[in-house]
Amino acid sequence: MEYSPIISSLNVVPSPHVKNKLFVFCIMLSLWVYMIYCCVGYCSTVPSLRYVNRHGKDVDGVESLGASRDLLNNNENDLDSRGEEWDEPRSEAKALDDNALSSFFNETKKLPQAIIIGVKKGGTRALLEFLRLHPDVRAVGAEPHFFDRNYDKGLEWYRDLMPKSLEGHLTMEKTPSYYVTKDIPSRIYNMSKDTKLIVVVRDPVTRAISDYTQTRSKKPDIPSFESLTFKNISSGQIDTSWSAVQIGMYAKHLERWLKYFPMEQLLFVSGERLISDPAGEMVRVQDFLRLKRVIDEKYFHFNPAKGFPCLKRPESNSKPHCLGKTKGRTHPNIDPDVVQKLRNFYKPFNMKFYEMTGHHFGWD
Ligand SMILES: Nc1ncnc2c1ncn2[C@@H]1O[C@H](COP(=O)(O)OS(=O)(=O)O)[C@@H](OP(=O)(O)O)[C@H]1O
Repeated sequence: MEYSPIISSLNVVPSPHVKNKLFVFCIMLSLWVYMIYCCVGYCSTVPSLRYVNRHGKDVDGVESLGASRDLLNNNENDLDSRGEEWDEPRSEAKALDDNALSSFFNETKKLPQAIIIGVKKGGTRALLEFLRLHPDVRAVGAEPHFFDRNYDKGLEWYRDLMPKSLEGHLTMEKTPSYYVTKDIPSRIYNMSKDTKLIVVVRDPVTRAISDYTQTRSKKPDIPSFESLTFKNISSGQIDTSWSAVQIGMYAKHLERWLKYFPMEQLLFVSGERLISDPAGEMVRVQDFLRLKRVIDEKYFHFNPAKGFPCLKRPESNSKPHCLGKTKGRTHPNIDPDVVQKLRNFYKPFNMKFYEMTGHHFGWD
């Protein structure tokens, strides 16, 4: 019988027992090589069903969530609700890797432990995309609108929308309408009373104008901002039934959340600082979520043409990626008198909000 030159040079003839062991060892070695090969994604011929297409939309049905509503009531199926990606090639490649890795490591889908609940036009997309670069965060890109529009579908439906994750990963989603919708605090509480809640807030006057700008971009014929702001222009009474106005009464909405959650479970992120000092604001967010401080100044590059921070991956030489055209729209000029009236209207709500949160946001 012939064996390897090493064995023969040693003049050792293996016993049948050793031969069996060698045989098992070879099989194990091939299996390990194959598994490592799969881990890097090469043995996966079928792409993951949940991946983000080149336009940054989740492709597995999330896009169809939420019916379109009256644009004037600002309940529209926002473009943003379908999600947006900063780095397209990364998303597809990552999805393939994720698929192979998840079966290898037995990843599971978890209900979110943290949710960005608002506010609309506060900067929620930017925050979610910043967080998605964190290695311990798994977040769904599209807005699930589970607690407001899809609650009857049940928690298993919701869980199934979430990306797969490992023990120790934090699962997240963002749906900005939650903060101002009546039944949501109790519904989230019933899912888990430990859910961490993040609210990105912005000067309510600028927020209202941003909200209006978005609506007008889809319905150019809507009445002017000035006429929608007042119940009756001559009386100067603000129309609090207009959602663009109502959303900015942050203190009023917060009262509802505090009936279910202690203040320590809510984090208020400044939409203004998310633009002027994203790394600083991310320290607060990562600490609140008990994540390692990974996302720091190395991840941001201020783009003067866009007027916003864009994201870069410190380990790569690729160009920084900015959010899409629907973020950072040019706002129309609004009559300064109307802006002042709105400022006066919001002042007591802002003061109350600063007092409740213990944080002065500097809008007044
Ligand atoms: N980094 C970066 N890039 C682009 N835009 C940024 C960024 N950070 C915050 N913002 C501000 O985010 C505003 C949109 O807020 P949201 O993402 O919460 O909008 S939405 O409710 O999801 O539609 C958007 O509002 P507008 O400027 O009115 O378009 C931006 O001002």
